[in-house]
Amino acid sequence: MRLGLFGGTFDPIHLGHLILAEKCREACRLDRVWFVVAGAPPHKPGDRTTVAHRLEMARIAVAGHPAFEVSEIEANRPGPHYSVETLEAVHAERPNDDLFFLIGADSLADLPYWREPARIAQLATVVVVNRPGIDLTAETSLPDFGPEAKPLVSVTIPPIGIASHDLRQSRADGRSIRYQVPRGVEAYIEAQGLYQRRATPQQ
Ligand SMILES: Nc1ncnc2c1ncn2[C@@H]1O[C@H](COP(=O)(O)OP(=O)(O)OP(=O)(O)O)[C@@H](O)[C@H]1O
Ligand SMILES: O=C(O)c1ccc[n+]([C@@H]2O[C@H](COP(=O)([O-])O)[C@@H](O)[C@H]2O)c1
Repeated sequence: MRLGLFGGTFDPIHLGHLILAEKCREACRLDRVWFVVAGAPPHKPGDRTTVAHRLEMARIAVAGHPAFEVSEIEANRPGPHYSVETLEAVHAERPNDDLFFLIGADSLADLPYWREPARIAQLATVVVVNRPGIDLTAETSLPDFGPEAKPLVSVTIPPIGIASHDLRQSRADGRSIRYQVPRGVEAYIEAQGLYQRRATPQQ
């Protein structure tokens, strides 16, 4: 099958992620898209919302989509998690599947500095999606991973100016995040009290 892997910290998952995945599913005729929730992203150390919360929000967000599912492949392994290792593991388990690795334009800019980027581009077709503020038209912004690499695919979506860090900041400031995350995710965030500013301890 044609299997899309979409990795992210998803802290929290938002409509930008969902629109990216849906547009890639359609453009690349993917049978399934796995939302691979990063347990311990190599580049984002420090305090994170627990992986249990991030998995649950992702599950709420994809519920009801027949082709979307949440993968615990990284969440359940001790980190840090490198995408090349995740792709190697999926390839070893499903050697006949055609793998697609979905990323936003900001991640593509970082990809050359990831662990074994050329191997990533051999194991999967890298599918890059535009993101506001990142210029993909410059020749230099498209990395070349050598002759063994599968050609990069570019998918254009309506630019979505939503980012998880803005949502976390909005919550901390007491501002609304409605319509930027699915309603069920918003309700979960409220019920669990996520991203609220901690009361500063009295001196
Ligand atoms: N609005 C968006 N448009 C296009 N791609 C996006 C968008 N938001 C996230 N992505 C892509 O989704 C993947 C996972 O993103 P991630 O979970 O880090 O969300 P984020 O919004 O970038 O988070 P943060 O603001 O905390 O860095 C990355 O490849 C990223 O480029
Ligand atoms: O493998 C790496 O070296 C690597 C370095 C940075 C990011 N990644 C992956 O890229 C995906 C998107 O990361 P992020 O921070 O935008 O959520 C997520 O699956 C990360 O695990 C992977």
